[in-house]
Amino acid sequence: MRVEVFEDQAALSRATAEFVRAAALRAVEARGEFSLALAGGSTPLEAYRLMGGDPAFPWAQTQVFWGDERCVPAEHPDSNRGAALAALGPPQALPPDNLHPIRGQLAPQEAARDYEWRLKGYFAQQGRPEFDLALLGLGPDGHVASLFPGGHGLAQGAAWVVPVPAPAHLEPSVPRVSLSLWALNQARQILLLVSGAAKAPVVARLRGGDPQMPAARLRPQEELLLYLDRAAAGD
Ligand SMILES: O=C1O[C@H](COP(=O)(O)O)[C@@H](O)[C@H](O)[C@H]1O
Repeated sequence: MRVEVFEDQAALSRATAEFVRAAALRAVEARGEFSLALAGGSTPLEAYRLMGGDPAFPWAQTQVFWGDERCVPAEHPDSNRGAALAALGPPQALPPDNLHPIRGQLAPQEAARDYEWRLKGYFAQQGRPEFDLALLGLGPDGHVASLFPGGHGLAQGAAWVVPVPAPAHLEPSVPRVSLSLWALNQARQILLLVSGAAKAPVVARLRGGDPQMPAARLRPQEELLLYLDRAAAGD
């Protein structure tokens, strides 16, 4: 795992937006297209704002997916899809057909089946969800996407996407839909973003390799990066 520490959340967001743009340009040059799985939650939103306003970002060649969703309508303040799209801004250069949201308005089982079916269509040639890049946040309990410690989606199995019952230990306590750990690990690169002093204890556990934490079990195909601000790094 490559770790980089930035001065503050603003610097972390700038570095993230630059990293994603570079990954996108590389993928487009190599394969003609860039497949990106977005993180939910609040940490990546400033980076999304920067990416959305970046004239050099190859949006027309970018296919946008999500790592997880809360089962609420897209207009709900807890919707990962709604928050990310609001931050990216009007999708000037992003054709609507390039958006592949998890349909959080559906019941979890149905939304998981629907998303897995669409992913299997998009990645039909590869036979696995080989995202060029998956962005992830880190929860205070070590969860990534909606994969909670000891919860659904962690076992080695056939599912690409899993329905997840509402977590009782954190907000928003609503059912979720998530890529499985196996599916996340098919990505070429994973960039894990963590900001703020409240996350310093969980970051320390992650860096210590605590196997109880889903985040400690990320093994993408090419590279795992951890971007922290100084507060999250415990500096
Ligand atoms: O519930 C979730 O939490 C994590 C972490 O969110 P953050 O607000 O602390 O950055 C997020 O990565 C995940 O997508 C989301 O559903």
